[in-house]
Amino acid sequence: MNVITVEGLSFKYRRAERHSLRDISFSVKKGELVGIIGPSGSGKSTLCLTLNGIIPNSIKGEFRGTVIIRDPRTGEEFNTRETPVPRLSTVVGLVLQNPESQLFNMTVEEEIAFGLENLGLERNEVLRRLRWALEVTGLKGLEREFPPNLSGGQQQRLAIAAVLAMEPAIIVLDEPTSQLDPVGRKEVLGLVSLLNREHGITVVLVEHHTDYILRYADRVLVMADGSIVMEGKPAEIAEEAEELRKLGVKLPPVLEISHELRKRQLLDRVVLTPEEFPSRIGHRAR
Ligand SMILES: Nc1ncnc2c1ncn2[C@@H]1O[C@H](COP(=O)(O)OP(=O)(O)OP(=O)(O)O)[C@@H](O)[C@H]1O
Repeated sequence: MNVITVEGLSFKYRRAERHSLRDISFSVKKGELVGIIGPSGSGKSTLCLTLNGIIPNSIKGEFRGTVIIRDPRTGEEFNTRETPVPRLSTVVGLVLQNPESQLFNMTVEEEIAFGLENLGLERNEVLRRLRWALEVTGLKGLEREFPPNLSGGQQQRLAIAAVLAMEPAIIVLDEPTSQLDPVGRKEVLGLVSLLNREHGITVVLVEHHTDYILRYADRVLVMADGSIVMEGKPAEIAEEAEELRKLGVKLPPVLEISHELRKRQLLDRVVLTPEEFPSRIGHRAR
């Protein structure tokens, strides 16, 4: 079942000279983790903003095509152009790059409960969701903390907790680790994998740490100049190192090394994770 169906999507910001998205079509199936990579300015953030309706409902411009979101739990379909953003937020949650820009309450607890108050939920339901969001994101025990006092990784997990409390079926994350150190990055990406694998949440993840995308994504979309220029499984995308380099996508060391080893006929195929090296090299030598 497709939970996201994008067809012929083009978008130009008001006063911009060029289109930021050009005739984009793709779909995402329930339970998939789809990674989006591409050079700076290729339209990844703009695409994220179209998936929960911020574009074109709040950020206006020249919008063509359709974005249809289906709630897999009820089967209901929403055309983002015709659905208010708060309604879409209960199906598609959006997490942005910079956690600080999303946090404005005095405590962790208030931050998570904030969005729930507008849903008109009963007190018990608010508490149930609050406890669940704290538990899943590993923030239990920090309920009364002042969000700016948390580490970068904790702040981003809090931003994710606030989105999760809305119980979305789909989460879209736009470079959620770009402001984080390696420890924070690991915390956040570990949480994203957990939400996808254990909680069945469909994930669309923009991440410039391509190694993570190659390791965990079911499918990868590569964007350049407002278009999707490549789409495939991580192993297929990994074969296109030359093309990716030309587009300006930074390749992870594991890919650089494995392409080099294959050129020297020390590997039979490109590997996606460092752990695979010993078995593949051994395999060749035997
Ligand atoms: N609010 C805006 N008004 C006008 N043009 C914009 C606006 N936001 C982005 N753009 C332009 O749209 C294009 C795509 O930008 P976008 O931020 O979506 O790319 P990106 O791939 O997410 O880049 P990055 O990796 O640097 O975040 C760029 O040319 C950018 O300058």
